[in-house]
Order: sequence, then structure tokens, then C-alpha cells
Amino acid sequence: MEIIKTQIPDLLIVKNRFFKDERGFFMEHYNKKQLAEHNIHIAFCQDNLSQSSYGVIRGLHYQLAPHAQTKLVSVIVGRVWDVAVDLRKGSPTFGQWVGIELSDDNKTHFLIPQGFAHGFSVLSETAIFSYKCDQYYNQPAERGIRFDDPALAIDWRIPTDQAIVSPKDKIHPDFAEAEMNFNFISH
Ligand SMILES: Cc1cn([C@H]2C[C@H](O)[C@@H](COP(=O)(O)OP(=O)(O)O[C@H]3O[C@H](C)C(=O)[C@H](O)[C@H]3O)O2)c(=O)[nH]c1=O
Repeated sequence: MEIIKTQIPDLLIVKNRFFKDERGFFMEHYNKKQLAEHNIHIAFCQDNLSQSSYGVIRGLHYQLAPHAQTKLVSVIVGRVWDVAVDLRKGSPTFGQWVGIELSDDNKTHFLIPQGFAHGFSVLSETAIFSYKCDQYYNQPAERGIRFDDPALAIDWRIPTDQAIVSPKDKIHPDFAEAEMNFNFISH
């Protein structure tokens, strides 16, 4: 397992080994002990799976503390552009975001700590997105930030004016308005 830092502390790229042979490939998709060897100790409690078509954007979503979720995200089929935004008060990277391509080809995981908003755009015809969370879904604690907030200026790598988004994702406040919700303390 290789852990790669990003320009935002605690937001990490996780590369697991995978073994190819004439049948295909094998990989340990999640290994608690190997993460612990990198001093990453997360008590995941829920696995999620979603399928989306090209042009879908899901996000930007987060849950308020104490229901904020750490997410270990990956793509089982297809390609997505995955984005995490730092919402942690006092963080030197507050309001900054990192984007990464996750795909069935690169078999890469993105470890997104509590206190981040998360979203992704689908770059392939279809994408199956799989991720672990360390807090259960709590709908009353769910909040969002509009994915196309000009202040964030996220490059979703697809034409956002044609993005396929849920009705709720069309009406989230922008970052500045949502900021009053942020109740995450930077570590
Ligand atoms: C997230 C979630 C949703 N649901 C139900 C609620 C709705 O009836 C239905 C679809 O939910 P939603 O439209 O919120 O799904 P996404 O837009 O993929 O939401 C996710 O999108 C971004 C990318 C995230 O990181 C979050 O995990 C999550 O907010 O599943 C559940 O039953 N459990 C859950 O954990």
C-alpha cells in the first residue's frame, strides 16, 4: 500500500497493490491493518455503492458534526473526477479543493476526512462508485454546496451547463452562504 499526500494535509491518495494474471486481476480493496501501518485508524461502518451515467455530477455534499463522515472512495467501473473541499475552520487550506481522477484502470482510492465536502463528475459512459464511511447516513445532518460556485471554480472536466444533477443538488447554497453551517474544527 502506498499513501500519497496532496496539497491539503490529511487528504490522501491510497494506492493498493493489485495482481494481474491471465484471468484478470486481484486486489485487497480494503485492509484495515495496512492502513494502520500508515497510522490511519478509521472505524468504517457503512459501505455505499452508486452508479451514474456520463455527465452526472453528485455533490458537493457533507454531513454536519457529529455526523461528519470520513470517506474512502474508489471507482469499480469507469472514470470519475473526484473533488474534496476543505470546510474545516482554522485549516490553513480552508476553502481549497483537490481533484483527482479515480478509475477502474488506476484502481486508486481517495481518503477524504471528516470536515470536507465531496462530489464527483462522471467522465465515462457509466461509473460505479464504491466508498466506505465512518459515520452512518444522517439525512437531517446532510448539507450541500452548489457544485458550480464560481468562488470555488471547480473544473469538473465535463460541460457543467449540461450536467445531470439531482433536484437537491441544483439548489444548494454557494460556499460563502453555506459557511455558517460549517461546524468542523481543523485538527
Ligand atoms: C448518501 C445516502 C443516501 N441514501 C438514500 C437517500 C436517497 O433516497 C437516495 C439517494 O441519495 P442521494 O441523492 O443523496 O445520493 P448521492 O447524490 O449519491 O449522495 C452522495 O453523494 C456524495 C458524492 C457523497 O459523498 C455522499 O456520500 C452522498 O451525499 O439514497 C441512503 O439511504 N444512505 C446514504 O448513505
